[in-house]
Amino acid sequence: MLEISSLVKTFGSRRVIDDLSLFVGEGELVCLLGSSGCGKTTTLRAIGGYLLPDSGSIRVEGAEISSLPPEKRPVSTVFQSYALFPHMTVEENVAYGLKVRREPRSEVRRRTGEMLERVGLSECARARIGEISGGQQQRVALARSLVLSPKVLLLDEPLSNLDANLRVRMREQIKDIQRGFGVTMLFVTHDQQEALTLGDRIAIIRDGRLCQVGRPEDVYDHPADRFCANFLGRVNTLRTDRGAVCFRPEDAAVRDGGRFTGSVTRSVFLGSHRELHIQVGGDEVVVYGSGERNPAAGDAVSFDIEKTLEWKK
Ligand SMILES: Nc1ncnc2c1ncn2[C@@H]1O[C@H](COP(=O)(O)OP(=O)(O)OP(=O)(O)O)[C@@H](O)[C@H]1O
Repeated sequence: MLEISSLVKTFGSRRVIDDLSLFVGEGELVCLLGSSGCGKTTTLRAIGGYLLPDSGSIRVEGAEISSLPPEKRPVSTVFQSYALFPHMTVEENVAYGLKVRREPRSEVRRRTGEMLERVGLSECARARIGEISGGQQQRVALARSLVLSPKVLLLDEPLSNLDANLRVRMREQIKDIQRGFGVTMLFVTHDQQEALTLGDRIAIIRDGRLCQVGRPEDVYDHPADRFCANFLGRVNTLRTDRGAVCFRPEDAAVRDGGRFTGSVTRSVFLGSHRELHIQVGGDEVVVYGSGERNPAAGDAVSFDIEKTLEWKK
């Protein structure tokens, strides 16, 4: 559906997008994940038509769109700020794009009403943007883009203005909406949990280059390199008599008589589990303890590593 090939963008002497190629299949949700300043927004702006890349191609359903202005591209963008019109009602915001396209008035009314219904906003159709919650505003922003039936929907950190609980709920709603509409989505985020839970696939970007693309489970369990391994979650490195081993905290089990023994330096209760920092020789590792065991700082504990983490590079 969306195919980006060898995209390059430089600002001054800096290559902000460096030979980036990415494919998003029809109805697929791909999360573009990377830390601040790595080129995520620049990539989205190039696809949306708000910025001209130096070279490379952007195709939707096989057709090159690079030379089209934003409004002629079969893509729509949901911005971080939502960019809603505060003086308009929810309904007017959703209808806006259809009116700009000069759709017949009856058609605008029908499609707007249908869209508000589908995203659960009918009841606040007449409310002004300032009168609805952050989560509702988020849905208005989505509805406003979806009503235009784009082939590809681009989302730039759309949940970053919401509090932690709402973010989690909105993730589920976005996933439901995406499945319900079967829309192809490229979702930009710097949040690992968001990418892991939302994406059919994740594309990890670093300094304008993709370092790994794959299903969340595959990328998490089989990272391409140390950077990807660390970026998706905590990695412990423990030197043993057979060389260093790397593992994630959840892949070790605290048990009596375990192969490794160390002294707890920190024991942090996190509700669902306890995070134990354990000094083993010259290395400090973090493992998750179960609810029944409550070791405190200074206690000796044993554990086994049940799964190790390896990468090729
Ligand atoms: N118009 C511009 N002119 C010059 N430099 C720019 C411009 N737009 C972006 N940059 C630079 O390009 C780099 C990548 O920016 P970009 O906004 O794509 O990063 P990002 O990954 O989206 O980061 P964030 O998560 O912080 O939004 C940054 O160093 C930024 O300062």
